[in-house]
Amino acid sequence: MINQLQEKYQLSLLLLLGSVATLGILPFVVIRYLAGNTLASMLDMMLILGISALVAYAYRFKKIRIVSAIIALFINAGLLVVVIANGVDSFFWIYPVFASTFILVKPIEALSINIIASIVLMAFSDVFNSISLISYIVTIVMLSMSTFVYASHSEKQFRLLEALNTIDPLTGALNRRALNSDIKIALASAEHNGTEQFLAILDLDYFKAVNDTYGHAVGDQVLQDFVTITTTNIRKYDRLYRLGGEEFVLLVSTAKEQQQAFIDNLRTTIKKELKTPDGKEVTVSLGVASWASGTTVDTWLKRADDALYLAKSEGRDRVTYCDK
Ligand SMILES: Nc1nc2c(ncn2[C@@H]2O[C@H](COP(=O)(O)OP(=O)(O)OP(=O)(O)O)[C@@H](O)[C@H]2O)c(=O)[nH]1
Repeated sequence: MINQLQEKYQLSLLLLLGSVATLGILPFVVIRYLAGNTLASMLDMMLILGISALVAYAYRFKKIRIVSAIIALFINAGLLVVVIANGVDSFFWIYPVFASTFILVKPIEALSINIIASIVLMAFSDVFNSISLISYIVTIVMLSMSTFVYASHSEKQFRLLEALNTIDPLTGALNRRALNSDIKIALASAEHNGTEQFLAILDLDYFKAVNDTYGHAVGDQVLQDFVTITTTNIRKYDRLYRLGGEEFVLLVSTAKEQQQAFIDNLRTTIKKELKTPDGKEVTVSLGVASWASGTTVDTWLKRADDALYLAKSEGRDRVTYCDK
């Protein structure tokens, strides 16, 4: 979910960076060509074409992370070639390129790329005959540190946004928004890779009575305990979502023969472990629908919901499967 948000943001940064790089480098293609420096002019042109092609590829195929990493390596390699070829004339490109690297890849990766590029520059370029090495080190360390801090902070902000956007604040389960996004991914994976999956709607039985008898705070605690028990009894790639109230969705990828044992085991564990403060068991009813070819988001949820309705009407504390 948040990956989509982060990818959209990263894509807009890539487009911005591509435009800035083109507008920034293009005048030098002309200036260097007019000055008779055809090699430098061609190198600059290749940089523009390379960046533009990569950004277009990222936009078209949504391979944002990998393309960002390639562009980061590409502009750093380009920078080294240009500085080694042109000398001090092109040296100051190092600052925008190093700063852009932090926009393109994770802060720690950017720092590593910048350090390697600096070492190569010191080893193979003669620019430090005319530029003070100390001044270079001080300024580049300052630039790298401040962009590192900024990029790390922004990464943390994204993680926080992810939590706020996809996690139910009361129980810590994933929320309906996360479900809407993940269910589409699960459908695509089942459709394209034949992954066997099922969706279960879990609904606590007589939960209103829990609230009425023990109060809303205890009801909240029971919901939290339910999520803890469920998440410790599913595998790490299975997902639990809170639909609302005392209704949850479980999205599980497992072979069809194992579905029944898995879900029965979960129901009995919840029945055994989920209790009111005075030790009364709280049970759960489940409606299960396996993925079948042609399933859509709506039909999948509807089939599970119909099965849940049957489980409730047949007495609760049971699992009912949709066999359509
Ligand atoms: N404590 C607490 N209660 C909630 C929350 N959200 C919904 N509820 C309560 O959950 C109860 C749901 O009641 P019903 O829909 O009648 O369901 P039920 O009593 O579990 O009955 P069945 O589902 O038919 O077994 C209502 O009393 C809601 O107020 C919540 O976040 N915290």
